Amino acid sequence: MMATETETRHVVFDVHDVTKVYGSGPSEVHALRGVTLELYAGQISVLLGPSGSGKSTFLNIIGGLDKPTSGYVSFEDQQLNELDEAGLTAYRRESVGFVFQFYNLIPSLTALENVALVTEIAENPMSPEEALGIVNLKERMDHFPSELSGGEQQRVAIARAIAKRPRVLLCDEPTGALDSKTGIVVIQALVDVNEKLGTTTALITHNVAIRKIADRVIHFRDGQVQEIEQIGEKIEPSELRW
Ligand SMILES: Nc1ncnc2c1ncn2[C@@H]1O[C@H](COP(=O)(O)OP(=O)(O)OP(=O)(O)O)[C@@H](O)[C@H]1O
Repeated sequence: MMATETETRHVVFDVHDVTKVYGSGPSEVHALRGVTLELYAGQISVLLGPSGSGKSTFLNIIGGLDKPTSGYVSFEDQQLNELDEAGLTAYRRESVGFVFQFYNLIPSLTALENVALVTEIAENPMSPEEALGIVNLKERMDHFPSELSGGEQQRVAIARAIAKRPRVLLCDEPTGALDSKTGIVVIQALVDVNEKLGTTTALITHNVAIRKIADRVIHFRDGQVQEIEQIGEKIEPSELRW
């Protein structure tokens, strides 16, 4: 069945009239200028827009890494605005997986050990082997980051992000440092995670081709949502070309 905007969906994030101002006086930057948006359970949303349009600021706010200047964000039935630093830390630790452009793996630990660092402190984690299996890297789990390609390292980072079974996965330019062939393998890993675990996923990219794997595309411009595009027929990552 094709998803439509009017269909009743479980709202994971309810973002209402969010603004973000960095700095003050003449150096003031209005990074977000009234963003109102819902993100739905189990969907992949791709965030597109020119550099400086507010995508990372938006992702950081819904991920509890930053706070809005005004407006509110709720995650499920929790108001993120009402959380203090300890509450936000608990929210990030329990509910959010982050994937960034750079992988931030610990060089002296194997792929398995990098993932295990997270599973050791999470409440209901999967095993590191299972997490690496979902991103199709089980056979390389005893390798060190320096022995892995960029795409493989990014897949370890994805395994690390999902091993605690987060409700949401937030990805800021996960393929930004990769060539197209490797980037497609990483996108495949994110789609596999979404299909196998139902993780609600938001993905920032500069690559318009990638939008075709999404359920919805959120177009940012000048700190606002310019357009929300519903993708009727998603394509497989293997069909992507750029
Ligand atoms: N910590 C900060 N202090 C001051 N200004 C900031 C800060 N973070 C972001 N900005 C500014 O806010 C605006 C929005 O930035 P943001 O990183 O959200 O955009 P973006 O769409 O993610 O851009 P890009 O695609 O280049 O990553 C930019 O003008 C940026 O310079």
